[in-house]
Amino acid sequence: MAELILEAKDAGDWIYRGEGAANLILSYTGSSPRFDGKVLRVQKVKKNGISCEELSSDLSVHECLLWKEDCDLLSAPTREIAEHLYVQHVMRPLLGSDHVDAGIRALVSRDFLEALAKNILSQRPSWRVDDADVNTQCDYALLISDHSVFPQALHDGELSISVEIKPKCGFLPCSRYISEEHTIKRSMTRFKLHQSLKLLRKKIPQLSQYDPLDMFSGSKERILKSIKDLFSTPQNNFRVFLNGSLVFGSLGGGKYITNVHNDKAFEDELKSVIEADNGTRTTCFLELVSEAVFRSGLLNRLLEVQKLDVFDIEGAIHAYYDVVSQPCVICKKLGEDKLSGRYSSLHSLPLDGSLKIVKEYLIAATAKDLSVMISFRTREKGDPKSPYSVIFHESTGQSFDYKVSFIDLDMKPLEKMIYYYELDQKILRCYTKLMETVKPPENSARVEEKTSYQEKSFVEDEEHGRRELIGSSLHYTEMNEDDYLLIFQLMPIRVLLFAQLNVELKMGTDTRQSWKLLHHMNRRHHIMTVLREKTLQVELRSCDTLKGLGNPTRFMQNLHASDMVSTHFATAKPGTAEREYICSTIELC
Ligand SMILES: O=P(O)(O)O[C@@H]1[C@@H](OP(=O)(O)O)[C@H](OP(=O)(O)O)[C@H](O)[C@H](OP(=O)(O)O)[C@H]1OP(=O)(O)O
Ligand SMILES: Nc1ncnc2c1ncn2[C@@H]1O[C@H](COP(=O)(O)OP(=O)(O)OP(=O)(O)O)[C@@H](O)[C@H]1O
Repeated sequence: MAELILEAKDAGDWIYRGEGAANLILSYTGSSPRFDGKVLRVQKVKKNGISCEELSSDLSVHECLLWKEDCDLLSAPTREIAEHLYVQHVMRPLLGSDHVDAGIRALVSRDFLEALAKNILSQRPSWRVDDADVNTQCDYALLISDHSVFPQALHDGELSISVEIKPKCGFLPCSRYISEEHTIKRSMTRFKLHQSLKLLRKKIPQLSQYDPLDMFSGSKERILKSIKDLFSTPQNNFRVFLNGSLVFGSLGGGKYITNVHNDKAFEDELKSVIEADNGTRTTCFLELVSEAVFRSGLLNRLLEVQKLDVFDIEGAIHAYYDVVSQPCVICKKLGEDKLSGRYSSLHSLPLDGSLKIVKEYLIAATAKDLSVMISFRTREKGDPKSPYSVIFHESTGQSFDYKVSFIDLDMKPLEKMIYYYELDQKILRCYTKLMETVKPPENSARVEEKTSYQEKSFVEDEEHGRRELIGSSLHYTEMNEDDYLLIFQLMPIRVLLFAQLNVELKMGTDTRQSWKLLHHMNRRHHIMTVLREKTLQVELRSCDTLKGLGNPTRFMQNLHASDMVSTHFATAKPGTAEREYICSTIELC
């Protein structure tokens, strides 16, 4: 095949599809058959600070050491080519050649990239524009199959619907190198832990309900739950495309607030694909997706690759310092003796042992960050010809062809190991600090007992508990708005409600009055707050008792979307409906 070259005159044929932190994706709108059904993946360059790609245009000496057994990588004249070979020769065999398209390189002129950058500027999310530009220094871009459609689908007028799932890390680490103060890592996923830091940094507006452990569980029910959770809080982990156009989720990731996320609009979009009654199509679609995840079994394969990270970053970082032949900064910081301390077994490994740990850590990092695309198209009854797997969807009586592909299999630069370690520390610091802040005071063992993680009611009529909670409230008043927001999102409902009252306190409401209200409401069982397996649930025992609250339906809706209550309130401005709702609650007292 003659080498593909894209020049300035071609730029108008490519339109914005989406982007991640490192690449822009464009769809083809021209008429050349060689680009049909393809997307173009173009590298970006950070505007401020040094992106890892910028560190060097070739593999570093130590990266060459790392990938020496994957010889093809070393022969690559540039980092871009090495990265392409990494997908072909490292990730593809691990994940299955049927599910990975490494793409082909197309030569791109600087004029092409400049024209492209200009054309798509207005469609890119502004925070992505602030963060990075098209890298006009690149010679190549990648032409990859457009996984959101079936080949030829657009020509035949056939519809295809696809979901993109970024499942993140699906296992709990059990490395012995995880420090004691980070034990939480053994019982809560990195994804969940990371949410609090993201919330604090305002990268997300609310906590995700998604738990990767459900997605990777292998259980049909839990997979369905995870898909529903993703649908409720898609962040950058869930998108839906109809014939390649986004119909649910947010483009470009990031702030994740999008007008596309509208349940009614989505239900309407599904009309052309799902033959079911109004109001039931979304459920049918989510069932279809979870069935495909379950049947394909591909997440099991992905999980195995993720589990190449055996030592966790708290272990692998020590191997990293040996690979780059530098004194171990972490041992120094922790006051550990490199040769006789806690990490001596890692530091006494031969170089090949250290290389293996780091290499596998980086492969696992790719596997923890990739996305899965699943595309569906309806299959006509009795059509035996399709080369794709088929799912029969019982509730609609429809059959669907489906295919599953992995995207975004980028090689992670060796230099990123330090960043990984630091980010891990930050995530844990943020989470631990938060938990310490909201922990009831030492002498409140009885309160603690009543609110253990399984299933407990919020408040019972006990003077003791009440006083203790009031005590801790004084502590909360020292916190700023971000801290409140975090508490609202993270804490069991007992603290959640209490924290709301605290914010009222900050705004001038008397603590005792606030407390009395809560106490009064709970004692009379007007509301009952329950924590079930980390899910906040609020039940209203009797609507009659809510008369004083203005609009009971609204009140109930707000409470039922329990995490919304916190978000609304935490961000509520004086004069807004949310604020009024809280105030009317307070007035009841
Ligand atoms: O560290 P994480 O888990 O936040 O993952 C980063 C992703 O953030 P996420 O949490 O998925 O929103 C991040 O995604 P967003 O930019 O947030 O959409 C990138 O995928 C980043 O990879 P790279 O720097 O482009 O190679 C990812 O970095 P890696 O850790 O995969 O290197
Ligand atoms: N082959 C493909 N077919 C269809 N859509 C794609 C394809 N590759 C990427 N996309 C879309 O473009 C988006 C960005 O692509 P990609 O994930 O490769 O970018 P990235 O910068 O490498 O991401 P990250 O932030 O994870 O590093 C994806 O989220 C997906 O919606």
